[in-house]
Amino acid sequence: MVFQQQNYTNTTNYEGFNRQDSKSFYPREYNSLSRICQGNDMKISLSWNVNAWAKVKQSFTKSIKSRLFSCSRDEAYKQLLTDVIGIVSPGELCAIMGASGAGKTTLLNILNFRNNQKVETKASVKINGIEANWDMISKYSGMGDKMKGLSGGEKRRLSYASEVVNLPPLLFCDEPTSGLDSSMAQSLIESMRKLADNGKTIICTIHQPSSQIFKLFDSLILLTEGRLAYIGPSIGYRVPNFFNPADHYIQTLAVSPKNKQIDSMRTEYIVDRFGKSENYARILYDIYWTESRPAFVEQDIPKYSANYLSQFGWLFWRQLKLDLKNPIATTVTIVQAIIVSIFLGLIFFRLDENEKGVQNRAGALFVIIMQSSFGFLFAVVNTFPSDLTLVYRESKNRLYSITIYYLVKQIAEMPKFVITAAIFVTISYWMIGLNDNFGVFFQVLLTIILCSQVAISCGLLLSAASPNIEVAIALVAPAVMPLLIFSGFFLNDM
Ligand SMILES: Nc1ncnc2c1ncn2[C@@H]1O[C@H](COP(=O)(O)OP(=O)(O)OP(=O)(O)O)[C@@H](O)[C@H]1O
Repeated sequence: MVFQQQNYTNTTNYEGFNRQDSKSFYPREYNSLSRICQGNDMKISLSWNVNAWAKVKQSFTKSIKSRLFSCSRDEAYKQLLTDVIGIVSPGELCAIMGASGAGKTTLLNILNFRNNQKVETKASVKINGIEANWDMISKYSGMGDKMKGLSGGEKRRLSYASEVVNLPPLLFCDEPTSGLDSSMAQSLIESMRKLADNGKTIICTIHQPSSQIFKLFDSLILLTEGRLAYIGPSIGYRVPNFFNPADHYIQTLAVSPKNKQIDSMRTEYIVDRFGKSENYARILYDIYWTESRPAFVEQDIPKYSANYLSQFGWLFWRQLKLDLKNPIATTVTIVQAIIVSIFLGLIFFRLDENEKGVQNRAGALFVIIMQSSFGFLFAVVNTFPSDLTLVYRESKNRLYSITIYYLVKQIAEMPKFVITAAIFVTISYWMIGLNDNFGVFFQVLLTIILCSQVAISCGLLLSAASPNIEVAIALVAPAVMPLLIFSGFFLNDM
């Protein structure tokens, strides 16, 4: 037998067995329930029992057959997870491991209610013995993502930092170390270790951790072909000399297409044997113990970790920094306004005060309005789609409210657009020679600035209603066209 279970017979008193080398794994009676919900320092025990299926594409004839003769569920569904039970306590750092395709990500997604809708589940996930739902999980947890895009290390660490900045009592991480070099991976898991030592409950999937990283974990869940091969302390099994334990477990549980039959027999044997083991019985007992004494789950944690004023302050600061880092966008807007206004001024230069001049004034005013409204509308229409992922993640992590984010966007961009509109109007107004009275000039200036603000709001509305930049830009024309058609139109009796 590849996995030799260590003998725990000296410590199998279920009322208070102990594991000397772990401060957090046993006994749950002391480390879990007694520490739950003390003040704001929320402690979470997560327990579960999960089955999951995915629809598999059938061949045409099979599909017709199953429709006609209502075949059993097994023929149309592949079982991804089978009776996977588990429990993770406060202060525990738990690794989910297994060969590729073993079901790690599927399990993690079901536990944090981010399940792919194509996967059907029959699952019970409980927080401190109370049936959990999406609201509860998102309130108490941080959910680390696989980061894509920029070069690995810093991006991934930033992602991790943004998830843990609020110190959620429950943290899910999907492959937090992949793409990191060994020293970065080590420091990331060490920081998780520290969080766990402060009472947080952390579950993560991990691929091929080094021996040093592996020993930072308290507990281990091993999956093979969607079934539970082991759950328990991370040092529960003997490993051959000079072997990395993680590599050994994964190799032992892997089912290769070449030796599918033999590998499957071996893994089934391991799973069956684990199902009859003392360790499995302990886990069942732990789950039973925790779930039969549901603990009060503190529901009234504040909606946001900072007050509205500081949310506003920090978001404003970030927006300013972003604008300063990217001065080209502002420069282009201002230079464009100068060029268009000079061009307009040259065409309509110093209009005469006669009949033609009146008609040309109407034309010039139309172009001024067009440029200072639709120009700005186009400038802001990509605002939200480009920020969507970041804003969604940050607001979900209770960093700030969407309303404050929107206000900041409006207010931080306002000076830029006010200055641009003012430059445009000043140059074109005096070149065209509309009216030499300064009072009239300021009235026109104020009107145009207000007009540009309305256009910006319309642009932001289109932007917020669009799932991506392409849709946002495509929506501008149908939204603007009716306004253009009605401009300068008077009803007969007016
Ligand atoms: N929506 C789905 N439809 C069909 N099969 C699916 C679906 N989602 C997952 N699977 C299958 O379920 C199994 C487990 O997938 P999962 O992504 O959980 O594995 P994993 O252990 O995380 O693998 P890896 O380490 O390669 O990321 C795989 O065989 C996968 O093909």
